[in-house]
Amino acid sequence: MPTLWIGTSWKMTKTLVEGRAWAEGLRDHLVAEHGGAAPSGVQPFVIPSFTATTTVAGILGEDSPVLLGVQNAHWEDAGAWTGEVSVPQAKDAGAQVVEIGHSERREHFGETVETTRLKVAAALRHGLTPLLCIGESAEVKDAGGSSAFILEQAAGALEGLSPQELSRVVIAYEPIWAIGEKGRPATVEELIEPFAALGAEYSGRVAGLLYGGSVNLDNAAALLGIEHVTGLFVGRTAWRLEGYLELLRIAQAHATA
Ligand SMILES: O=C[C@H](O)COP(=O)(O)O
Repeated sequence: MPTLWIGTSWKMTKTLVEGRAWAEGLRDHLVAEHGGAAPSGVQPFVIPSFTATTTVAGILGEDSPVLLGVQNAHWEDAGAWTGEVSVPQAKDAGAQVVEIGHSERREHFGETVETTRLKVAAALRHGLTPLLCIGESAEVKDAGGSSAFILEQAAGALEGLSPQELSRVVIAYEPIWAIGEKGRPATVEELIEPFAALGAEYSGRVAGLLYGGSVNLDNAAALLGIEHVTGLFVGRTAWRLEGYLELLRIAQAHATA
């Protein structure tokens, strides 16, 4: 059984006070229930807003089993890129993971296959884990093109990587039609084919193949049971600490069954 990655992006939510309470609660839970380690068979990760990165890093501490990420980073190491944050800056703030290519960034902020490729390379160059998000629209799905579309997004972003570099990448399949308030939860049946396609190409070659999009406490166990799925990337359900802790319990039960 591969390690199950269970993580959340806070997207553009939480004040510092709210973020601090969430991170302290997670840290205290892991100390109380797991001796400060991760739940068996689970790799927890949290991706706050940039403003909370150092606060969360300080709360979790250097030896934390929880990986810390940023929601985006530029491909250049430094320079005149107003409003951007580089991978070395993210690393300096305590990040170990860089989220790349979320559909919200592709839709609203001009992320392209080319920029995802540059950002994956930048993360790898500085020793961080690229968390590459891919996913198709409802239109592509309705036309029967889901698997081809996501394989093309992934191939474009991962082009030219050595097997060793590829083994450090985590892929999150997040169909756009299943994400957020406007999305609807995917059924297990709908996810079998895309994960079969991703698994045939990437299973065992990357660090993780995650699912994201309206994950909740009722569907998490079934989603983890889909062949080739090795984790969940969660928004709303995990923004409440109790929801995230319950997802960790579900994953641990799955990993140790
Ligand atoms: O980054 C997380 C995904 O976009 C899923 O968000 P959601 O769980 O709120 O649908």
